[in-house]
Amino acid sequence: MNASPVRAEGLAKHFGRLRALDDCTFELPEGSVTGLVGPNGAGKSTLLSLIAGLARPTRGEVSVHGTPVRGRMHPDVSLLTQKRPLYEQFTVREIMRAGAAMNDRWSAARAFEVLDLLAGVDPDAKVRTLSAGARTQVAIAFALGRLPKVLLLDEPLSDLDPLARDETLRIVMTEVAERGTTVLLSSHLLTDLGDVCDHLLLLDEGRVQVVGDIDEILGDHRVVVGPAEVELETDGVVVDSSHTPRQTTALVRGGSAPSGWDSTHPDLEALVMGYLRASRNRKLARQ
Ligand SMILES: Nc1ncnc2c1ncn2[C@@H]1O[C@H](COP(=O)(O)OP(=O)(O)OP(=O)(O)O)[C@@H](O)[C@H]1O
Repeated sequence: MNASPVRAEGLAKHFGRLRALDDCTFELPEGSVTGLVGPNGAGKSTLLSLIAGLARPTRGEVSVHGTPVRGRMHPDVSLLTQKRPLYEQFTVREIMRAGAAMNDRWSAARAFEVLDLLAGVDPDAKVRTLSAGARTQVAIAFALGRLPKVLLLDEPLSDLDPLARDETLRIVMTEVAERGTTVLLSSHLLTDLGDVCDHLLLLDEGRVQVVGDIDEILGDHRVVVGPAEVELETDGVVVDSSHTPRQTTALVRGGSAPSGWDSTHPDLEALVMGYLRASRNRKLARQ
């Protein structure tokens, strides 16, 4: 059996007393597109940088196709960081030429093929003249020029207008369909995630809350609605609940549908929002 493209076991990263990541264990299946979600500060960027080898774990291990990463950039991994570090004085074409010098495995043809698909990026423009969205697209072309087997994208959609977002997601989907690349993509844009992701990894306060196939996760949760005066009795775990004078609405994980309550499976947005609300309420309760 092939080793999993990304496997984390007991992975932790602490900054002094702050546990940015703690005891994270999961695997990403080959050719999957996983949405990495969680509130601000949940540890998403920290996790991506550990997988890419830009930082060393405090404890535990992450491996890529069976090779432990341990703070060294893995040749099969491309990471698009939130900062999009590109040389300001270079033209786009020069950036792509630099890719050949910086990477053992590099395909200028692939990088330019991606650029061609992204309308509005002039290869002879200097990076400093580009909009934030165009820089993101150049950085994605650069990341794909490395012919990665694992593509890590940290908020790739945040600077993009809806059209550019659509173009970029299409490129990611084509990459997965044609090359079987495994993608881990962090974003706060839940609708876009729902369009492209088949797996979900939800972090909160550095810990994995939910991980797995999205359809299975949604099937394992229910949104139940009942009258405010009746107490919810369930054999599942109540993730989040909210009340109006008339009714109670709750997100429940596992268990059977409570009798006398309306019960439906959530969509991805409702599921993630439920976990985000629960996280915020836990933090407020601690203050
Ligand atoms: N180099 C560092 N030194 C100290 N603390 C850090 C460092 N990098 C991250 N942190 C802290 O670790 C926690 C997790 O940060 P991280 O950037 O991974 O979260 P995130 O989920 O990506 O957040 P966002 O959605 O806002 O981008 C935060 O509390 C952050 O302040």
